[in-house]
Amino acid sequence: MVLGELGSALAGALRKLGEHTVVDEEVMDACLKEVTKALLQADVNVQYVVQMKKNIVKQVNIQELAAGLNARKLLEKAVFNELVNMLEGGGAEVKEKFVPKKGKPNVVMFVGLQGCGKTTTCTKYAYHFQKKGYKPALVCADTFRAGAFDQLKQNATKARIPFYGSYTETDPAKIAADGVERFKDEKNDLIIVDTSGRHKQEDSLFEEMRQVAAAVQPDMTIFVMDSSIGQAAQDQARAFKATVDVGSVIITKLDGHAKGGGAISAVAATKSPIAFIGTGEHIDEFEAFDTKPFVSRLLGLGDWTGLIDKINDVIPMDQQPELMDKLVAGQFTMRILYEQFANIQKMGPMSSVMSMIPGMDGMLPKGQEKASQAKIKRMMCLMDSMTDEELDTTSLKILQDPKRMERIGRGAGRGPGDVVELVEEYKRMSKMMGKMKGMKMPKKGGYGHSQAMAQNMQQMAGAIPPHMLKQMGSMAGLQNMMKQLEGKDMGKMMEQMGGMKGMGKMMKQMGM
Ligand SMILES: Nc1nc2c(ncn2[C@@H]2O[C@H](COP(=O)(O)OP(=O)(O)OP(=O)(O)O)[C@@H](O)[C@H]2O)c(=O)[nH]1
Repeated sequence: MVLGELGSALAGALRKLGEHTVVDEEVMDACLKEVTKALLQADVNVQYVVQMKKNIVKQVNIQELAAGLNARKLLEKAVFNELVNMLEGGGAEVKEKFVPKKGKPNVVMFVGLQGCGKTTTCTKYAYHFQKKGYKPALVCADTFRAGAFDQLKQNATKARIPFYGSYTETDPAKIAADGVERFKDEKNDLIIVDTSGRHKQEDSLFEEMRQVAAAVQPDMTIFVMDSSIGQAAQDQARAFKATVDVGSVIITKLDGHAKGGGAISAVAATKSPIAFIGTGEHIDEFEAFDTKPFVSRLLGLGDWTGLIDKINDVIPMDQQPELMDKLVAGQFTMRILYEQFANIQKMGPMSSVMSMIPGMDGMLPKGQEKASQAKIKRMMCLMDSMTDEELDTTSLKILQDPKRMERIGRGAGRGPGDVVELVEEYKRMSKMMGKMKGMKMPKKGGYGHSQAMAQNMQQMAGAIPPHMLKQMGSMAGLQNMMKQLEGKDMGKMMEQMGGMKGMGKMMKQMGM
């Protein structure tokens, strides 16, 4: 989880408060001191921290605490509100989030200093929207850095996104205009223009940026900011904002180091929302940023809505009932196992998934993620050499037939031990999934059956490894999730929980 150290320090301070039976001024002061220290250590601007502390004190009335109210909850809420407030631009008016309109040629220009991760982020952005059904295209208007076009070309080719650039043209505004025109003709609905980043010659960078903007008339200008520069981001953000019409911010490199607070608080200077954050070099290490769920994860309170959205991204809603029907009918096959593995891979790094579950952030030991992924790959490779009959059967007689097992192993270039491992895995999963047989499914248009819902909750709790469930606050944690999702269609939700249940089991199987 990004800013993990800040999060655990804050959560730790709040947890300590819960240990006191009586919360007086002294206890509260000590807690606030720790909260302040954590924020300063994470490089959050000192002015914000001072203001934040004042606001928290205002919100948490010590007399009320003495009256026996849950001090931890009250303070947690105040800290939550203040962090949200800071990330949303200190209460100032912040622009609405930009969502490209489908079917129209949306032009998005990326700006930022050299090395901030702009080119990488352009591809991540394109890939994100491609998964959502857009037709993105990339234009390289960076004529300053030798190799910039090759880098974009390579990234774009990998993600199968059309691109445009030139090795000979030296005028970035011309390349940008030509590229945008070409992709408008080709009916691409998200045209992303990557511009040059520079270190020192900032005046010429800004002039060039102006020219490119004038040439392509972007619908949105995204400022990419490297979080590792800390509070220096503040001046940078102001300078960019003063030159071009920055409407969104993407913060990169929020993985791996604790001091993300500087950059995050600097965003307030742009009066623009953070649209996404980059959490690694890989194309899917990119997350849409929503302040409240982010802060919730930061404080170790989880982000159920984000998790469910992620599951929806991976298993489209219309395919979930089909999967559930098969499971309820007790037809767990190798093909379903394969699909589940593919879904896990699509969900991206398991550590980022875990951070959406309350209390689970940072629980995944280093190295285990890699080992699990290798195991999944190995098993999928074996399944690739299975026949349709083997993939669609539930008969162990077929799956454990020695001749077939030998052939499958040979076909995948694997030894017999690996095939045995796969079949054992299938047997374990099949047994577990068998528990879903006969599970009461919600009727279309709503759940409306509290007894069945309670039963499913129990089943779901049973699917989550006990140590994880404990971290989540046991059944209360699950119920909390329901509360957070109040107002959503319960029928849909239970279908989603089917997906989650599958995930929970899978994680258990993978030793997580
Ligand atoms: N760890 C991490 N690395 C990142 C992230 N985003 C980008 N990078 C890395 O940062 C380095 C610079 O990224 P580029 O995309 O080349 O930067 P740029 O801003 O386009 O650079 P110029 O074209 O010179 O302006 C590369 O090594 C990227 O892999 C991120 O979110 N996390």
